[in-house]
Amino acid sequence: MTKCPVLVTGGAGYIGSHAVLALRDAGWQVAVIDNLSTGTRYVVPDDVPFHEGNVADRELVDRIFAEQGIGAIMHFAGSIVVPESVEQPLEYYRNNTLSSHALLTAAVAAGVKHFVFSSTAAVYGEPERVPVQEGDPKLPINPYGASKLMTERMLEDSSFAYPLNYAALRYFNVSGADPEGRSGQVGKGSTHLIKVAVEAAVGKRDHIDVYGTDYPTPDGSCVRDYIHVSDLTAAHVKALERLIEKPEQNLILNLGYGRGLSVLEVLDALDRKLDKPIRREMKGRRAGDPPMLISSNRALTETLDWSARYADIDVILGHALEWERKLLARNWQ
Ligand SMILES: O=c1ccn([C@@H]2O[C@H](COP(=O)(O)OP(=O)(O)O[C@H]3O[C@H](CO)[C@H](O)[C@H](O)[C@H]3O)[C@@H](O)[C@H]2O)c(=O)[nH]1
Repeated sequence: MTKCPVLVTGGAGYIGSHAVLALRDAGWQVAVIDNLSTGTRYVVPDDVPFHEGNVADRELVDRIFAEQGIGAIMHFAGSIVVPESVEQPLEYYRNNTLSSHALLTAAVAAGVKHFVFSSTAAVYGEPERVPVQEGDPKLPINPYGASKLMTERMLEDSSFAYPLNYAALRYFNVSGADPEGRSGQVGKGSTHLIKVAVEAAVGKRDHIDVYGTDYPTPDGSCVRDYIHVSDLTAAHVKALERLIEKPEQNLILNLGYGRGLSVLEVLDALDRKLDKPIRREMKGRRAGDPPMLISSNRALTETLDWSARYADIDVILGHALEWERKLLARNWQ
Protein backbone atom coordinates (compact mmCIF):
# COMPACT_ATOMS: atom_id res chain seq x y z
CA MET A 1 0.00 0.00 0.00
CA THR A 2 1.31 3.45 -0.95
CA LYS A 3 0.78 6.14 1.65
CA CYS A 4 -0.46 9.54 0.51
CA PRO A 5 -0.53 12.92 2.30
CA VAL A 6 -3.66 13.20 4.45
CA LEU A 7 -5.66 16.33 5.26
CA VAL A 8 -7.12 16.17 8.78
CA THR A 9 -10.00 18.62 9.23
CA GLY A 10 -10.63 19.59 12.84
CA GLY A 11 -7.10 18.43 13.62
CA ALA A 12 -6.84 20.82 16.57
CA GLY A 13 -9.86 19.24 18.26
CA TYR A 14 -10.05 16.34 20.69
CA ILE A 15 -10.43 13.43 18.27
CA GLY A 16 -8.77 15.10 15.27
CA SER A 17 -5.57 15.82 17.20
CA HIS A 18 -5.33 12.17 18.25
CA ALA A 19 -5.83 11.17 14.61
CA VAL A 20 -2.91 13.41 13.65
CA LEU A 21 -0.75 11.61 16.23
CA ALA A 22 -1.92 8.17 15.10
CA LEU A 23 -1.25 8.94 11.44
CA ARG A 24 2.20 10.34 12.13
CA ASP A 25 3.11 7.49 14.46
CA ALA A 26 2.24 5.16 11.56
CA GLY A 27 4.42 7.13 9.12
CA TRP A 28 1.84 9.23 7.26
CA GLN A 29 2.37 12.79 6.11
CA VAL A 30 -0.34 15.04 7.54
CA ALA A 31 -1.71 18.57 7.13
CA VAL A 32 -4.35 20.14 9.37
CA ILE A 33 -7.18 22.59 8.72
CA ASP A 34 -9.06 23.91 11.74
CA ASN A 35 -10.91 27.17 12.37
CA LEU A 36 -10.02 27.01 16.10
CA SER A 37 -13.66 27.61 17.08
CA THR A 38 -13.38 24.81 19.62
CA GLY A 39 -9.92 23.42 18.88
CA THR A 40 -6.59 24.52 20.36
CA ARG A 41 -3.38 25.02 18.47
CA TYR A 42 -1.16 23.50 21.15
CA VAL A 43 -2.45 19.95 20.67
CA VAL A 44 -1.11 19.94 17.09
CA PRO A 45 2.62 19.12 16.80
CA ASP A 46 4.64 22.18 15.71
CA ASP A 47 5.99 20.55 12.59
CA VAL A 48 2.58 19.66 11.13
CA PRO A 49 1.46 22.14 8.41
CA PHE A 50 -1.42 24.00 10.06
CA HIS A 51 -4.03 26.05 8.19
CA GLU A 52 -6.43 28.15 10.20
CA GLY A 53 -9.73 28.35 8.37
CA ASN A 54 -12.97 26.70 7.35
CA VAL A 55 -13.40 23.54 5.35
CA ALA A 56 -16.04 25.39 3.32
CA ASP A 57 -13.42 27.93 2.18
CA ARG A 58 -12.91 26.54 -1.31
CA GLU A 59 -9.93 28.71 -2.16
CA LEU A 60 -8.06 27.68 0.98
CA VAL A 61 -8.92 24.00 0.62
CA ASP A 62 -7.92 23.95 -3.07
CA ARG A 63 -4.60 25.55 -2.14
CA ILE A 64 -3.92 22.96 0.59
CA PHE A 65 -4.81 20.09 -1.76
CA ALA A 66 -2.39 21.43 -4.38
CA GLU A 67 0.46 22.44 -2.06
CA GLN A 68 0.42 19.25 0.00
CA GLY A 69 -0.53 16.79 -2.74
CA ILE A 70 -3.43 15.54 -0.60
CA GLY A 71 -4.68 12.05 -1.51
CA ALA A 72 -7.03 11.39 1.40
CA ILE A 73 -9.13 13.30 3.93
CA MET A 74 -10.03 12.53 7.52
CA HIS A 75 -12.95 14.82 8.29
CA PHE A 76 -13.51 15.64 11.97
CA ALA A 77 -14.43 19.34 11.78
CA GLY A 78 -18.00 19.94 12.92
CA SER A 79 -20.31 20.66 15.81
CA ILE A 80 -21.04 17.91 18.31
CA VAL A 81 -23.27 19.11 21.15
CA VAL A 82 -26.65 17.41 20.99
CA PRO A 83 -28.78 19.92 22.99
CA GLU A 84 -27.21 22.81 21.10
CA SER A 85 -28.21 21.11 17.84
CA VAL A 86 -31.83 21.06 19.01
CA GLU A 87 -31.71 24.80 19.75
CA GLN A 88 -29.80 25.77 16.60
CA PRO A 89 -30.64 23.16 13.95
CA LEU A 90 -29.81 25.33 10.95
CA GLU A 91 -26.39 26.08 12.41
CA TYR A 92 -25.79 22.31 12.69
CA TYR A 93 -26.92 21.60 9.14
CA ARG A 94 -24.65 24.41 7.97
CA ASN A 95 -21.58 23.51 9.98
CA ASN A 96 -21.91 19.75 9.58
CA THR A 97 -23.83 18.93 6.41
CA LEU A 98 -23.18 21.98 4.20
CA SER A 99 -19.51 22.23 5.18
CA SER A 100 -19.07 18.54 4.40
CA HIS A 101 -20.78 19.09 1.05
CA ALA A 102 -18.33 21.90 0.26
CA LEU A 103 -15.34 19.82 1.31
CA LEU A 104 -16.52 16.81 -0.66
CA THR A 105 -17.14 18.94 -3.74
CA ALA A 106 -13.59 20.29 -3.53
CA ALA A 107 -12.23 16.77 -2.94
CA VAL A 108 -14.00 15.37 -6.01
CA ALA A 109 -12.82 18.28 -8.16
CA ALA A 110 -9.23 17.78 -7.01
CA GLY A 111 -9.33 14.01 -7.51
CA VAL A 112 -8.89 13.11 -3.82
CA LYS A 113 -9.61 9.40 -3.70
CA HIS A 114 -10.33 8.49 -0.06
CA PHE A 115 -12.55 10.07 2.58
CA VAL A 116 -12.74 8.97 6.23
CA PHE A 117 -15.73 10.51 7.97
CA SER A 118 -16.30 11.08 11.65
CA SER A 119 -19.88 9.87 12.15
CA THR A 120 -21.73 9.00 15.31
CA ALA A 121 -23.89 6.47 17.09
CA ALA A 122 -26.46 9.29 17.16
CA VAL A 123 -27.45 8.23 13.61
CA TYR A 124 -29.28 5.28 15.22
CA GLY A 125 -31.40 7.45 17.50
CA GLU A 126 -32.91 5.25 20.19
CA PRO A 127 -31.98 1.76 19.04
CA GLU A 128 -34.50 -1.01 19.49
CA ARG A 129 -31.80 -3.48 20.47
CA VAL A 130 -28.25 -3.48 21.79
CA PRO A 131 -25.57 -4.18 20.73
CA VAL A 132 -26.41 -1.97 17.75
CA GLN A 133 -25.39 -3.26 14.34
CA GLU A 134 -24.50 -1.11 11.37
CA GLY A 135 -27.52 -2.29 9.37
CA ASP A 136 -30.01 -1.41 12.12
CA PRO A 137 -32.50 1.42 11.46
CA LYS A 138 -30.99 4.88 11.24
CA LEU A 139 -33.57 7.13 12.92
CA PRO A 140 -31.72 10.06 14.49
CA ILE A 141 -33.69 11.90 17.14
CA ASN A 142 -31.81 15.20 16.99
CA PRO A 143 -30.36 17.53 14.31
CA TYR A 144 -26.81 16.52 15.28
CA GLY A 145 -27.41 12.87 14.33
CA ALA A 146 -29.44 13.87 11.26
CA SER A 147 -26.73 16.26 10.06
CA LYS A 148 -24.15 13.46 10.24
CA LEU A 149 -26.42 10.89 8.58
CA MET A 150 -26.98 13.28 5.67
CA THR A 151 -23.24 13.45 5.15
CA GLU A 152 -23.03 9.65 5.18
CA ARG A 153 -25.65 9.63 2.44
CA MET A 154 -23.76 12.21 0.37
CA LEU A 155 -20.65 10.07 0.64
CA GLU A 156 -22.51 6.95 -0.40
CA ASP A 157 -24.01 8.59 -3.48
CA SER A 158 -20.70 10.29 -4.35
CA SER A 159 -18.81 7.01 -4.14
CA PHE A 160 -21.01 5.63 -6.94
CA ALA A 161 -20.70 8.71 -9.11
CA TYR A 162 -17.04 9.66 -8.66
CA PRO A 163 -13.72 7.84 -8.26
CA LEU A 164 -13.76 8.05 -4.47
CA ASN A 165 -14.36 5.60 -1.65
CA TYR A 166 -15.19 6.36 1.96
CA ALA A 167 -15.36 5.08 5.52
CA ALA A 168 -18.20 6.27 7.76
CA LEU A 169 -17.08 5.55 11.31
CA ARG A 170 -19.83 5.74 13.90
CA TYR A 171 -18.43 6.61 17.29
CA PHE A 172 -19.83 5.49 20.57
CA ASN A 173 -18.51 7.29 23.70
CA VAL A 174 -15.03 8.56 22.99
CA SER A 175 -12.93 9.06 26.09
CA GLY A 176 -9.43 9.00 27.57
CA ALA A 177 -6.33 10.76 26.26
CA ASP A 178 -3.10 10.04 24.44
CA PRO A 179 -1.11 7.53 26.57
CA GLU A 180 2.02 9.67 26.06
CA GLY A 181 0.25 12.82 27.24
CA ARG A 182 0.55 14.64 23.89
CA SER A 183 -3.15 15.44 23.61
CA GLY A 184 -6.46 15.05 25.39
CA GLN A 185 -9.82 16.70 25.73
CA VAL A 186 -9.61 20.47 26.02
CA GLY A 187 -12.21 23.13 26.53
CA LYS A 188 -14.54 24.67 29.00
CA GLY A 189 -18.11 23.60 29.34
CA SER A 190 -17.70 19.96 28.38
CA THR A 191 -20.71 17.82 29.10
CA HIS A 192 -19.07 14.42 28.59
CA LEU A 193 -19.21 12.18 31.64
CA ILE A 194 -15.54 11.23 31.91
CA LYS A 195 -14.28 14.76 31.18
CA VAL A 196 -16.65 16.23 33.78
CA ALA A 197 -15.66 13.53 36.28
CA VAL A 198 -11.90 14.10 35.94
CA GLU A 199 -12.45 17.85 36.19
CA ALA A 200 -14.17 17.18 39.50
CA ALA A 201 -11.31 14.86 40.50
CA VAL A 202 -8.72 17.63 40.08
CA GLY A 203 -10.89 20.22 41.85
CA LYS A 204 -12.13 22.22 38.84
CA ARG A 205 -15.69 21.30 39.87
CA ASP A 206 -16.96 20.55 43.33
CA HIS A 207 -19.27 17.67 42.37
CA ILE A 208 -20.77 15.71 39.52
CA ASP A 209 -24.45 15.42 38.68
CA VAL A 210 -25.70 11.92 37.94
CA TYR A 211 -28.50 12.28 35.40
CA GLY A 212 -31.00 9.59 36.23
CA THR A 213 -30.97 6.60 38.54
CA ASP A 214 -34.29 5.07 37.52
CA TYR A 215 -33.42 3.72 34.08
CA PRO A 216 -34.21 0.10 33.23
CA THR A 217 -30.53 -0.86 33.66
CA PRO A 218 -28.85 -3.01 36.34
CA ASP A 219 -28.03 -0.08 38.66
CA GLY A 220 -30.54 2.43 37.31
CA SER A 221 -27.98 4.71 35.62
CA CYS A 222 -27.36 4.93 31.85
CA VAL A 223 -25.06 2.44 30.16
CA ARG A 224 -22.60 3.48 27.44
CA ASP A 225 -19.78 1.95 25.40
CA TYR A 226 -16.72 4.07 26.31
CA ILE A 227 -13.91 3.71 23.76
CA HIS A 228 -10.40 5.07 24.28
CA VAL A 229 -9.63 7.87 21.82
CA SER A 230 -6.31 6.25 20.81
CA ASP A 231 -8.01 2.94 19.97
CA LEU A 232 -10.62 4.92 18.03
CA THR A 233 -8.06 6.87 16.00
CA ALA A 234 -5.96 3.74 15.41
CA ALA A 235 -9.08 2.30 13.74
CA HIS A 236 -9.18 5.37 11.47
CA VAL A 237 -5.66 4.67 10.25
CA LYS A 238 -6.56 1.03 9.59
CA ALA A 239 -9.70 2.13 7.77
CA LEU A 240 -7.69 4.46 5.54
CA GLU A 241 -5.22 1.66 4.72
CA ARG A 242 -8.15 -0.51 3.77
CA LEU A 243 -9.70 2.18 1.55
CA ILE A 244 -6.42 2.45 -0.33
CA GLU A 245 -6.02 -1.32 -0.64
CA LYS A 246 -9.60 -1.86 -1.81
CA PRO A 247 -10.63 1.26 -3.74
CA GLU A 248 -13.87 -0.37 -4.90
CA GLN A 249 -15.13 -0.84 -1.34
CA ASN A 250 -16.60 1.53 1.24
CA LEU A 251 -16.69 0.93 4.98
CA ILE A 252 -19.44 1.65 7.47
CA LEU A 253 -18.30 0.67 10.94
CA ASN A 254 -19.29 1.19 14.54
CA LEU A 255 -16.34 2.17 16.71
CA GLY A 256 -16.89 0.81 20.19
CA TYR A 257 -15.76 -2.11 22.29
CA GLY A 258 -19.12 -3.86 22.43
CA ARG A 259 -19.34 -3.58 26.20
CA GLY A 260 -21.37 -1.31 28.41
CA LEU A 261 -20.52 0.51 31.61
CA SER A 262 -23.01 2.42 33.71
CA VAL A 263 -22.50 5.99 34.89
CA LEU A 264 -22.16 4.70 38.47
CA GLU A 265 -19.63 2.04 37.45
CA VAL A 266 -17.48 4.69 35.76
CA LEU A 267 -17.65 6.97 38.81
CA ASP A 268 -16.86 4.08 41.18
CA ALA A 269 -13.80 3.17 39.09
CA LEU A 270 -12.59 6.77 39.21
CA ASP A 271 -13.17 7.02 42.97
CA ARG A 272 -10.91 4.00 43.47
CA LYS A 273 -8.06 6.04 41.96
CA LEU A 274 -8.58 9.05 44.21
CA ASP A 275 -7.79 9.84 47.84
CA LYS A 276 -11.23 11.30 48.28
CA PRO A 277 -14.35 10.21 46.35
CA ILE A 278 -16.04 12.74 44.08
CA ARG A 279 -19.21 14.17 45.53
CA ARG A 280 -22.24 13.00 43.53
CA GLU A 281 -25.60 14.71 43.23
CA MET A 282 -28.38 12.45 42.03
CA LYS A 283 -30.48 14.33 39.48
CA GLY A 284 -33.40 13.57 37.21
CA ARG A 285 -32.96 12.20 33.71
CA ARG A 286 -31.30 14.41 31.09
CA ALA A 287 -33.52 14.93 28.04
CA GLY A 288 -32.76 12.68 25.09
CA ASP A 289 -30.51 10.16 26.88
CA PRO A 290 -31.20 6.59 25.73
CA PRO A 291 -30.89 4.14 28.66
CA MET A 292 -28.38 1.89 26.96
CA LEU A 293 -26.09 2.39 23.96
CA ILE A 294 -23.65 -0.40 23.16
CA SER A 295 -22.03 -1.08 19.82
CA SER A 296 -21.67 -4.34 18.07
CA ASN A 297 -18.04 -4.23 16.97
CA ARG A 298 -18.13 -7.42 15.00
CA ALA A 299 -17.85 -5.63 11.67
CA LEU A 300 -14.91 -3.61 12.99
CA THR A 301 -12.92 -6.59 14.22
CA GLU A 302 -13.79 -8.73 11.20
CA THR A 303 -13.02 -6.07 8.61
CA LEU A 304 -9.94 -4.30 9.92
CA ASP A 305 -6.71 -5.59 11.36
CA TRP A 306 -7.52 -3.77 14.60
CA SER A 307 -7.71 -4.80 18.22
CA ALA A 308 -8.33 -2.83 21.37
CA ARG A 309 -5.28 -1.79 23.40
CA TYR A 310 -6.77 0.46 26.07
CA ALA A 311 -10.25 -0.95 26.74
CA ASP A 312 -9.79 -1.26 30.50
CA ILE A 313 -11.81 1.53 32.11
CA ASP A 314 -9.02 2.02 34.67
CA VAL A 315 -6.64 2.78 31.79
CA ILE A 316 -9.12 5.16 30.11
CA LEU A 317 -9.69 7.01 33.38
CA GLY A 318 -5.97 7.02 34.21
CA HIS A 319 -5.10 8.71 30.91
CA ALA A 320 -7.98 11.19 31.20
CA LEU A 321 -6.88 12.06 34.74
CA GLU A 322 -3.22 12.50 33.79
CA TRP A 323 -4.22 14.85 30.99
CA GLU A 324 -6.52 16.87 33.25
CA ARG A 325 -3.68 17.25 35.78
CA LYS A 326 -1.40 18.44 32.99
CA LEU A 327 -3.96 21.04 31.87
CA LEU A 328 -4.24 22.26 35.44
CA ALA A 329 -0.47 22.41 35.98
CA ARG A 330 0.01 24.43 32.78
CA ASN A 331 -3.01 26.60 33.43
CA TRP A 332 -4.57 25.49 30.15
CA GLN A 333 -8.34 25.22 29.95
O1 LIG B 1 -22.19 15.28 34.18
C1 LIG B 1 -22.67 14.28 33.64
C2 LIG B 1 -22.46 13.97 32.27
C3 LIG B 1 -23.05 12.84 31.75
N1 LIG B 1 -23.80 12.03 32.54
C4 LIG B 1 -24.40 10.80 31.96
O2 LIG B 1 -23.36 10.02 31.43
C5 LIG B 1 -23.81 9.32 30.26
C6 LIG B 1 -22.90 9.64 29.12
O3 LIG B 1 -23.06 11.01 28.77
P1 LIG B 1 -22.07 11.80 27.81
O4 LIG B 1 -22.56 13.21 27.72
O5 LIG B 1 -20.66 11.56 28.22
O6 LIG B 1 -22.24 11.05 26.43
P2 LIG B 1 -23.56 10.80 25.55
O7 LIG B 1 -23.77 9.32 25.54
O8 LIG B 1 -24.68 11.66 25.92
O9 LIG B 1 -23.02 11.40 24.18
C7 LIG B 1 -22.42 10.68 23.17
O10 LIG B 1 -23.36 10.42 22.19
C8 LIG B 1 -23.95 11.58 21.64
C9 LIG B 1 -24.98 11.14 20.65
O11 LIG B 1 -25.93 10.32 21.23
C10 LIG B 1 -22.89 12.45 21.01
O12 LIG B 1 -22.32 11.77 19.91
C11 LIG B 1 -21.82 12.79 22.02
O13 LIG B 1 -20.78 13.57 21.44
C12 LIG B 1 -21.27 11.51 22.61
O14 LIG B 1 -20.31 11.73 23.60
C13 LIG B 1 -25.25 9.80 30.03
O15 LIG B 1 -26.10 8.86 30.58
C14 LIG B 1 -25.34 11.09 30.82
O16 LIG B 1 -26.62 11.38 31.29
C15 LIG B 1 -23.99 12.29 33.88
O17 LIG B 1 -24.69 11.56 34.58
N2 LIG B 1 -23.42 13.42 34.40
